[in-house]
Amino acid sequence: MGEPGIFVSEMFISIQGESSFAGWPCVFIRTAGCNLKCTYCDTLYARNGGRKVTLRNCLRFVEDSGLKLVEITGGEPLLQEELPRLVKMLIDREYTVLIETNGSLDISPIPEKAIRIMDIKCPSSGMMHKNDYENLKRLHPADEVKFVIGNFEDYLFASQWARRVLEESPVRVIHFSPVFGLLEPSTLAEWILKDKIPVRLNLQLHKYIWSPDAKGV
Ligand SMILES: C[S@@+](CC[C@H](N)C(=O)[O-])C[C@H]1O[C@@H](n2cnc3c(N)ncnc32)[C@H](O)[C@@H]1O
Ligand SMILES: Nc1nc2[nH]cc(C(=O)O)c2c(=O)[nH]1
Ligand code: SF4
Ligand SMILES: [Mg+2]
Repeated sequence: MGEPGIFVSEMFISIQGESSFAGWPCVFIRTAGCNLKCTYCDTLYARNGGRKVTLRNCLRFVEDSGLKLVEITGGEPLLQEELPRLVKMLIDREYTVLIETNGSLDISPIPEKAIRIMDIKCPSSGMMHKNDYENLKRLHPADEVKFVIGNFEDYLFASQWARRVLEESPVRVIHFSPVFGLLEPSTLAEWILKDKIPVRLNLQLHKYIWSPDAKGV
């Protein structure tokens, strides 16, 4: 028992590399543990290990950063029982809180004012069967949906689902992101432009600023 906490792989400050918030200085909390194993995952190290950090110490790290933008990612943040409590603590202190989640778990426990950045997993991830499409009804207008695309089959899947997201959820921002090092951004750009599909091409900015394998950025 003891003080409430979450399992953390790393905490760091960086330039936000993804989503509509790309480019902003951001403080990151990366939780440890994941219920999926995507073929392309660039953060497999966060699936194992981790240390328990009290909510109080998470908050202290965020406060000491001097930044107002916080991202909680993983691993899979929704596996942490105390996540909603941590998010509420941050929201109550007027932080902008982004939660990156894999789309396989019920997102409703996340406090309303947080911004969910939810993946819908495509075929080449090997994890498509884990998508919980009920989450489409649980999204809020400020949330964002992301498809990580490794090949043309993924693109066709993502473009069909992007239309359904726009029809069945209040979300208006949809990202298409190429699997880094596998699908050329220019190829994905061509497909998007040919179909004139209303999505944003999302490149992982931090992998262009620093080494693509660097941890803690
Ligand atoms: C590491 S995951 C952590 C959060 C959560 N588990 C999820 O999958 O959304 C953060 C984001 O990075 C994306 N990602 C992981 N590996 C990637 C890669 N090699 N290229 C592009 N995006 C990647 C994931 O799809 C997800 O959108
Ligand atoms: N700079 C930076 N931006 C990010 N945005 C989402 C990330 C993630 O791993 O979820 C990430 C990350 O790992 N680094
Ligand atoms: S769900 Fe996220 S953290 Fe887990 S394996 Fe997939 S990309 Fe990696
Ligand atoms: Mg990352």
